[in-house]
Amino acid sequence: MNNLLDTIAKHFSNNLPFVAYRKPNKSLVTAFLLKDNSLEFTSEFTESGFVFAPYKKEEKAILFSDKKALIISENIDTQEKSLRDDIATSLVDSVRDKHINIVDKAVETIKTSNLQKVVISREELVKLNPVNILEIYKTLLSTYKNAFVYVWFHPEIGLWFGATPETLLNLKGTNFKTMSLAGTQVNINKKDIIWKSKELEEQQLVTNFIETQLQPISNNLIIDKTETINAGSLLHLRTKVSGILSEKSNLKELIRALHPTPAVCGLPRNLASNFIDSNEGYSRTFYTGFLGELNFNVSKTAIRETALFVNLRCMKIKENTAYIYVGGGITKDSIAEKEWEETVSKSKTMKRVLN
Ligand SMILES: C=C(O[C@H]1C=CC=C(C(=O)O)[C@@H]1O)C(=O)O
Repeated sequence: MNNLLDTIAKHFSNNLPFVAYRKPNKSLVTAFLLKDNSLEFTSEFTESGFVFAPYKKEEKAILFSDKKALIISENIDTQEKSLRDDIATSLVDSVRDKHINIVDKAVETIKTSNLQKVVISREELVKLNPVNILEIYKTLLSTYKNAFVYVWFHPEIGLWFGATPETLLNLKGTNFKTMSLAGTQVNINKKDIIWKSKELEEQQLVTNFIETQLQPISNNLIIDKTETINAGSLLHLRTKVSGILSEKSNLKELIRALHPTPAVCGLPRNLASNFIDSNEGYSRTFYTGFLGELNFNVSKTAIRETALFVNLRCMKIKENTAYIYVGGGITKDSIAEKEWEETVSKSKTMKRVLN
């Protein structure tokens, strides 16, 4: 029996806000439990607690203040679960056609305008048997060991789960780390992984953007070598980036410089964002936003830490329906059918843990 998991289940049945999360490759699960339903927001990112921020910076970021929450932590060692791959993907043709049409339109726009890359996403609905949030969260913990795995709830906002492979930002004192993550292929356990130029270029665009954005507000910027990483049954290209925040700069500027990266929006940012707004046809809300510890005193030492993750491979659950969010980066070389299949593969990250 896990006290922490039982406590969050009880909190959920009492309809009270909470979050439980585990950082990549760790066993410590931390939960913030709120005593009432009042909603608090942050716009300056100077408070401390847990932040849940939407994709659009004009929409409000929700703060679970550490002053108002009961915070508990527990090591939860889960047996690694092997991934089910026999997931039914019976989607109606109209869902596929709609996605393919938007991707085709994006490729056309890229070829005939200054737009270089745009991330096109969709919302997929899955009907569920009555949900047991503990079972879903436990399965996520044991299935995605190297992801940031969370369950977040507020009665006025909803219930969200995710297992994201992407760090937005880690800031300790003035030292920060971030990453450029893009390019996807299904992991078929091949020894020699070959990336096509489409994926390599797509990811390079993200790295270049991050470098350009961070240069004016940081010192000692270090861009590591690009590597392949595992995210469930998918592989991605990742380049780690680190640096020191310059004296004149602050966390808000760092967040605004990075979010939304071309891994979730596109390039140039304003053109990509306009294309998304006019064409996706649904509201992303918290998908491709970010979440995590904000100026949080993790180890009860003097140093506060910010550890934010991009809200990918996630879903919202409402009245026995899961709303799964998936997207992919489109460049001039994208093939719509392949981009569709990529979103189908990404949707399995969440479908796999549902009953
Ligand atoms: C937008 C998503 O993934 C991003 C992160 C990694 C790889 C991506 C890609 O290959 O397109 C996306 O940029 C998503 O999973 O919904």
